[in-house]
Amino acid sequence: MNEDHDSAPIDKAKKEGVNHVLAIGSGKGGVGKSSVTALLAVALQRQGFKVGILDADITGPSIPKLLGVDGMPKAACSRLIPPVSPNLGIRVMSVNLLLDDPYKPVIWRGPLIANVIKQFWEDVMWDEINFLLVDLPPGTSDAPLTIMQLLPLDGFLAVTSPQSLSAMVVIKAVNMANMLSIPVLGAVENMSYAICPYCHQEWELFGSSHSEELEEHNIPILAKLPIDPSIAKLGDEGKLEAYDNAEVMQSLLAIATSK
Ligand SMILES: Nc1ncnc2c1ncn2[C@@H]1O[C@H](COP(=O)(O)OP(=O)(O)OP(=O)(O)O)[C@@H](O)[C@H]1O
Repeated sequence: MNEDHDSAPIDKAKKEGVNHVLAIGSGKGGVGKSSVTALLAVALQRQGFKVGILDADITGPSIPKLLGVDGMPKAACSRLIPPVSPNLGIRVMSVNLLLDDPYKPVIWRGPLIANVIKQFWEDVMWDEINFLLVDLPPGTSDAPLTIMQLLPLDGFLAVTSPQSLSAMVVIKAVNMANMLSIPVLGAVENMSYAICPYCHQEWELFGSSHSEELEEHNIPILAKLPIDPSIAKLGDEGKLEAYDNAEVMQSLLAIATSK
């Protein structure tokens, strides 16, 4: 990527071919933000929408791995054609697709990360996309703040887990979105419960939901996803496109399409 890309603000009206730009963020790391982003993309693309994922988690990029996307983006007319997922054709742009070694750490400071995000937005062919999902880095530090300021986001979806610590940090992330006048859709509570394989009862492994705490801050819980070993397994195998829990997929689809 071009490290000298200028740092002028993005022309927010530029992407006429992109209908909705949704950011998926969490306060706390590891709550399943990238998995939820990938599953949301799968749910939408299966429904016939054209979906792209801009992996803005530059130092911890996991979207290509989860969806089995590899190969360098191809250049055409000084723009980049994003590689697509093997079965559904979800377009993905991620820093990991540009590295010759996916295990190489990205040790960049804020301004360089901001420029890369800007290039991912401006220089990648996102033409004719119904939904562009932006997988944000966790937290409320410089990187997510810059991305929220740079990109013309139509909505912010928070991902949390049923732990008070996660709720507290996700409230901070939502407050940041509010301060930047980004419409907050609500939250997905991931890893809400597990289903016992023997008695098929729901089991709240992390304790009960913190939906009340979130709702006190005007953050509705829009979906509760189970801890499902097949999400972890398919993600590890790069086959999250094959996830087939209809209830989960329907609940995610409803979030993006009910606006
Ligand atoms: N509902 C779930 N059931 C089972 N495993 C899950 C679920 N959600 C996520 N995981 C697993 O938890 C791990 C972390 O998920 P993921 O990478 O999506 O989190 P993240 O919040 O994006 O992390 P980071 O903070 O590093 O960006 C992965 O191994 C993923 O497969």
